[in-house]
Amino acid sequence: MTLTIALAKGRTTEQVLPLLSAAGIDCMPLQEKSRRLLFTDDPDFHFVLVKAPDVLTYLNRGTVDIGIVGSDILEEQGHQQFDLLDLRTGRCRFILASTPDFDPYQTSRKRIATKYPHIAQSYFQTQGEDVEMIKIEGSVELAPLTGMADAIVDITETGTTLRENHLKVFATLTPVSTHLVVNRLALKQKKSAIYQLIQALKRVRPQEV
Ligand SMILES: Nc1ncnc2c1ncn2[C@@H]1O[C@H](COP(=O)(O)OP(=O)(O)OP(=O)(O)O)[C@@H](O)[C@H]1O
Ligand SMILES: O=P(O)(O)OC[C@H]1O[C@H](OP(=O)(O)OP(=O)(O)O)[C@H](O)[C@@H]1O
Repeated sequence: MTLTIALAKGRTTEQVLPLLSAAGIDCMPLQEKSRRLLFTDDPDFHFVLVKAPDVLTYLNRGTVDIGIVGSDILEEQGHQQFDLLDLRTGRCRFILASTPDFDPYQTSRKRIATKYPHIAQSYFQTQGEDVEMIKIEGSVELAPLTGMADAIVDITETGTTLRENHLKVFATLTPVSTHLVVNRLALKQKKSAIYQLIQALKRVRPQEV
């Protein structure tokens, strides 16, 4: 029985391939530097490489059985599938950051720039605050530096980008890591193959922190 897996391209895939290899899956073709997107060499595991926000689209449509993607994306997009395993890679966290002169208690409505408007909105809702959301696609740190926004909600890992742009963390929101999500129907039809894969990955994923 073949399991078809969508992997989020970029950092997520880079960090997950060693885990899949350690779990006994032949990832050699995926490790080669190329522009290939579909890998069907192994009869047991087929892979597709997609942009992170597209992983759930493939999963929701049943085109793939399993998606491997950051919890940031899962939280932002919301979904009805089974989030079955925290792979404990791709660890980072959401933060609220801005220039050091930012006043978290400013009386005017805050302008918040982010790649994650739903996550940012729900954070400010829990704070009982109505903010203006500015959705941007990247280089988020630039928004408060240029005066376009009062603050940002973004991901940080090493803190380098914040430091090099002289931004300060004002609040730490939720932690992020890579998760394995399973299509509901696939879980019924391919239960034993999916649980075997999960067990193998559980044995090789990093320790809990
Ligand atoms: N330091 C980090 N910054 C951003 N994402 C990280 C970081 N560390 C791990 N991640 C995870 O990696 C994913 C993003 O990977 P990556 O930056 O390669 O993709 P991307 O943002 O789509 O890149 P690009 O837009 O440059 O193609 C996130 O969804 C998150 O789960
Ligand atoms: O704390 P650090 O280790 O410095 O990582 C954080 C940076 O990484 C991500 O950006 P990404 O590299 O995805 O680039 P982007 O600006 O194009 O989104 C994130 O949006 C931060 O800018």
